Amino acid sequence: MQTPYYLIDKSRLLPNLEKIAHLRETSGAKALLALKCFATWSVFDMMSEYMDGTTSSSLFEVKLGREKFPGETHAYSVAWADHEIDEVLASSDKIIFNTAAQLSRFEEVSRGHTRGLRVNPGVSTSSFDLADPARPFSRLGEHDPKDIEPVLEQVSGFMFHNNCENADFERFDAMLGSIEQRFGHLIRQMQWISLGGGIHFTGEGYPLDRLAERLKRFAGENEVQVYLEPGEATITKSTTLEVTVLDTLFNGKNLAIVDSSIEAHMLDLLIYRESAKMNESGDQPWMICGKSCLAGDIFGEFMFPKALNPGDRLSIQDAAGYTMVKKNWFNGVQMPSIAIRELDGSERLVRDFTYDDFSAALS
Ligand SMILES: Cc1ncc(COP(=O)(O)O)c(C=O)c1O
Ligand SMILES: NCCCCNCC[C@H](N)C(=O)O
Repeated sequence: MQTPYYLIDKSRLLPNLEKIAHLRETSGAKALLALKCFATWSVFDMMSEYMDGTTSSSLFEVKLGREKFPGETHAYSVAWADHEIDEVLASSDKIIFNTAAQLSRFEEVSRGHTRGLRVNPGVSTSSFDLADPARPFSRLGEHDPKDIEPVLEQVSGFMFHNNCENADFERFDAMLGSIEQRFGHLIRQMQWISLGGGIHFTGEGYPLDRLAERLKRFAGENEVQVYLEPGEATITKSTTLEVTVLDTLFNGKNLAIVDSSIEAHMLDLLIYRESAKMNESGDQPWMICGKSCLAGDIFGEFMFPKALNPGDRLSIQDAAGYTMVKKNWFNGVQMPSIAIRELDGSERLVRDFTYDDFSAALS
């Protein structure tokens, strides 16, 4: 297969899905895939056997969830526009408003639909200001119970999303406790509560059964159906970005230029100033660089067993989350195809991109 391409390996996706299924069974919580993180619908049939549906950030994600992922479709957006609302309602099972003002604005048109409100508990686990939903002056949800009380009758659920790459169960537990303390009297008047995404419960060593017990207790004490919205936790470590070395040079360090670009194909790493991951080891350090003209288009520095040469194939690890959904045509760099490795080991191409796609993205 011609590089670059994202390779989704179902045998590496499966363990995450099995943990999700176990959590659902033991806690009673429902799990919705957060499409903002991963929306590659060719594997939705498999995923839907282990999950309850999807949640979204926009009209188009709502429509994709409804069209491609069997199960429940939750519609959330930071702000719905007047011209979107009819289609959002037609394509969703629940609509979640970000503010009481949006709920009031669309109260009449959404009457009869299952409605929820995003609540911002003011606590988060994000160490990144950029991704911290509880950052100062956050626009993500209503934070004051006094602003929620007047619209309580109009909703049957709340969505809290305040975890971010949180692999620490104790921290999750403590934050849920503070949510109950501050909003418990309102939560108990609801039928369902989504606790959002950002809980890294599929990671190695995560105390899954303690999480299940905590969620079950939360659901029982508050008499609510709990939802989770895992993005990263669902697809972590399932996918690689397969690339080929095109050129090498030395400028104080060994540099290898590959047929991909961190800016165009793994943008999240650049935004959060993180290195890509590779499974190589050895005693030769090489800097792996993208082929765009951006000086800092660098995947990272890694150790290899031998010198790299043009034609060498490399696998960049953990390339599913916030990658394919953010890929772009910067520099006109060839967009990676998407391939799937089936459980029997066979590989198939499910999408490739051509000059016509590049041209059609502009006018
Ligand atoms: C409301 C909501 N739900 C779920 C997620 C998914 O988070 P993660 O991919 O960290 O699990 C996000 C991330 O932006 C979100 O904003
Ligand atoms: N790996 C660097 C941090 C990534 C943060 N993920 C951002 C999405 C997240 N779900 C959010 O809440 O914004």
